[in-house]
Amino acid sequence: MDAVTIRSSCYKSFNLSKSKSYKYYTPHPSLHARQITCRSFWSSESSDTTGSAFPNLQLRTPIQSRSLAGKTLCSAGVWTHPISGTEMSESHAHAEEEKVGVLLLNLGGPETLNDVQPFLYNLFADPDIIRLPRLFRFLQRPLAKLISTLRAPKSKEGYASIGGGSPLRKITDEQADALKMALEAKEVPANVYVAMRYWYPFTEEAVQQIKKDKITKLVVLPLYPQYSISTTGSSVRVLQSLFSEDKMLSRLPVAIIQSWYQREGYVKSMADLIQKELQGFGSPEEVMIFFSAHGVPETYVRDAGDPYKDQMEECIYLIMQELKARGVDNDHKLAYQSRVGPVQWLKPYTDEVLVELGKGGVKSLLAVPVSFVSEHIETLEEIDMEYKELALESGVENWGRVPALGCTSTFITDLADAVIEALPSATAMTPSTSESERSSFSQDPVKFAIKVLLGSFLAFILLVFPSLKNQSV
Ligand SMILES: C=CC1=C(C)c2cc3[nH]c(cc4nc(cc5[nH]c(cc1n2)c(C)c5CCC(=O)O)C(CCC(=O)O)=C4C)c(C)c3C=C
Ligand SMILES: [Fe+2]
Repeated sequence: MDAVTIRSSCYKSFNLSKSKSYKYYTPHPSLHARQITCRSFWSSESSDTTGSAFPNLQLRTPIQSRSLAGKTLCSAGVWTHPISGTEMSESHAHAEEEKVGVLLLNLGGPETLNDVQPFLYNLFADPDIIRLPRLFRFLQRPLAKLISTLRAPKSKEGYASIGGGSPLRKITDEQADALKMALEAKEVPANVYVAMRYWYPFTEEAVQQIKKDKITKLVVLPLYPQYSISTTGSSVRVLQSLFSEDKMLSRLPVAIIQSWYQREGYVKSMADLIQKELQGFGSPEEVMIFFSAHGVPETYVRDAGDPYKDQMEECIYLIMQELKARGVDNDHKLAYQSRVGPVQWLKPYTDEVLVELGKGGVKSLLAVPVSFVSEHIETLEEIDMEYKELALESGVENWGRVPALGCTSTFITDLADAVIEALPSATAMTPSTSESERSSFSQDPVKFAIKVLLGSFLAFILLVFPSLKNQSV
């Protein structure tokens, strides 16, 4: 077995600082302490409390390929299965017939107002979004039906205000085309597929197409820079289940890029966008750079080991370091938006911080969405309309917003590099772990069940009576 169990507090050991060949940055100095959460997350020895679809998977980066004897490895990279020597030589033997596929994972969004309720149903029926203990899983679908029906009118209003539907499919298709071209330019011809989690084109459709096209090597690239159980984790779980059911797909070599917020190309592209928007202000140096990330419930991070918060903080650190290196020394702040229901979500909350900043005398503010690389309802409606109004009411006088990366060429080129770097580590998926292994409440079932039940009950009540909430998606 080649691959080594992952230990994610690795950066110091490998000194990944601006490595030319692999383009990773040195992370936040305080990351070492915070990696404890990530450590149990990645370690295949631990019981998987993350909802990860691939608890048996191990991480392999280009660095690891060079130094597999090392005990500490880098968390920035690609999930693969351990490769046996035979698999290695087999894949080399067929190299000339290789047909590369890239599968882009995304959330999906309703294209018309009629799609809103069924889209919400799909979202709430996802056990990685509403996490019920196994004993209560039979309630998942009825609960999803109820919550989606109750929530649909409010969501429809939001989608109506941005033109009657989500732009996500169109933008993701454009990103797929751009990535295909970037790969071609690098002499790596590939088919690029789009797999949405909650709307068309669904993951199942994309996977069928991959099969039809007889792809021989697949790179899975989530369009979420940071990993969360609720986003990349959920999509990968679906993929894993589809692949394990199919004889041909279960043998297909696959590399999964689990997060890429730390890539130099992404960090620089974000810094470019921020620098450009700052120039639009009268006094750019006085502008507060305000990063707003999509939130997740706190329990994901605290109890289930979701690395999302750590990765988000590291991401902001890297972007600010890059800006500093360019002489941009503005103040900055990170907050979390789009919370749903009464449970605690990651703090601080965007709406509360905006009010504090405005009242505290901040006059110029540049909002930077960081958890997603396309425009969507939460940038176009929540940030551009709701948060802007709130900030202006609270005393902010000059408001700006950085656009999502979309098809920015430096960004797409870097994604192409990420795909190319991941290709050599593609290996066949092995049968997954059982449901019980990935179950979050296996550690403390009673406590977890009580928490989730209470949370779900409260969420349900507040979704029935939305006026009780401070803020929702
Ligand atoms: C990194 C990004 C995202 C995380 C993390 C995430 C977690 C998460 N989301 C919900 C509930 C909803 N999300 C909704 C829309 C939505 N969510 C994201 C991204 C993340 N979600 C995007 C990009 C979108 C918009 C898609 C589009 O149509 O453009 C919605 C629906 C919107 C609405 O009702 O107004 C809900 C609901 C939860 C509960 C959650 C973590 C547990
Ligand atoms: Fe969401």
